[in-house]
Amino acid sequence: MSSASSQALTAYGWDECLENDFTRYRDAGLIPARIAAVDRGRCDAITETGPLRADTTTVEGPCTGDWAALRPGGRPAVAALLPRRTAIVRASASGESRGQVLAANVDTVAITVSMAEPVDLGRIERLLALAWESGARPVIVLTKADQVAGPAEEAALTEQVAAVAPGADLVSCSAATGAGVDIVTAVLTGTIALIGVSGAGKSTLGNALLGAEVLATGTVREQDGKGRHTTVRRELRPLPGGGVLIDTPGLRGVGLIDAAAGLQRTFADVEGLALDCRFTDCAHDSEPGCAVLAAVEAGGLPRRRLDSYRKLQRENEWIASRGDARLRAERAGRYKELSKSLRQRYKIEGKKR
Ligand SMILES: Nc1nc2c(ncn2[C@@H]2O[C@H](COP(=O)(O)OP(=O)(O)OP(=O)(O)O)[C@@H](O)[C@H]2O)c(=O)[nH]1
Ligand SMILES: [Zn+2]
Repeated sequence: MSSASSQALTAYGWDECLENDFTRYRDAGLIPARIAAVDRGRCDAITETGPLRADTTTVEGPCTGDWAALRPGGRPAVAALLPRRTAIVRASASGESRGQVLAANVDTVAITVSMAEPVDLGRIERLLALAWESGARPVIVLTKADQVAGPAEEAALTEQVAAVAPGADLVSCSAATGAGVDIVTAVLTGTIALIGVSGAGKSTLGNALLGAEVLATGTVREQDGKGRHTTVRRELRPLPGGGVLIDTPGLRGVGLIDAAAGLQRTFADVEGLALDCRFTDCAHDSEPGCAVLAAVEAGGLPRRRLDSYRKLQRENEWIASRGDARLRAERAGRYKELSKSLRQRYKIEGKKR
């Protein structure tokens, strides 16, 4: 660390590697900051000397979790965003082909699933695809263990969920009794994003991790068990034992965008079976020699899982094809813009000193 004051940012995930990458920004008089929450044209930024409001009008698409190079002074402004290590991207609610970044530089995506309601396996698969695609490590956190009839029921639920989550860690807890919270705390590391439908218990779990009633929690409506979307703002807070927590608003119907790799990881079992299909482009529909269909017939692969796989594949491809040319051009363009502006900035700032 170049200065003792950067210690304050360590609690927010700042490390040697980021500091090294930041040298040139420091030399240009910029300071590092982590973006906690974003509004129109402004953001809450955490700096070495505390939080402040900063202008974001000169950078494109800042989001919670981004590391930024900030120009300090009377009117602080974000001069550049550091390259993202990971990004959680969903299809934007408006149905545009452009994705919406929910959080950046997340290390662990905690997919919260309430055990108090019937478990929706398809939704878990969808969130897993989103999580794998982001580049972060997904962990499934089964919440409200106190609402399950007994250990046998909990074991059955856990097994059911584990079967749709190959390669992902799975833990269960009750924020109400505190059972399992210590294990959840140990398994969730680095910058953690809690995702899951409204009412899944994200804020309650967040409070348990924080060891304080910081996040607003909602009362679940009696009739339908759905939450009331009490979380209105994405925020970022350091955890007492290390790590950083991002609490996002409930993701009721998250759409996938450009998530082919995420789907591959999520359905690693199906993808593995598909290697033995006669045709390499087998759609596992009615093709002869389909190893996936054979596994379904033999009872080795649930029909539901194959249907879910195909449905999410189709959805992802549809969005990809709809937005294809435009989206790709946009993305490529934005990357070019970004690196161009960074290079220019470096040169310009470099010449000044
Ligand atoms: N019995 C029990 N209830 C819980 C537990 N965790 C959360 N709840 C309750 O579930 C309801 C919803 O919890 P929240 O933490 O607000 O859910 P959320 O996922 O943050 O919801 P949004 O903010 O709307 O996205 C609240 O009434 C909580 O008290 C638990 O471990 N056991
Ligand atoms: Zn096949």
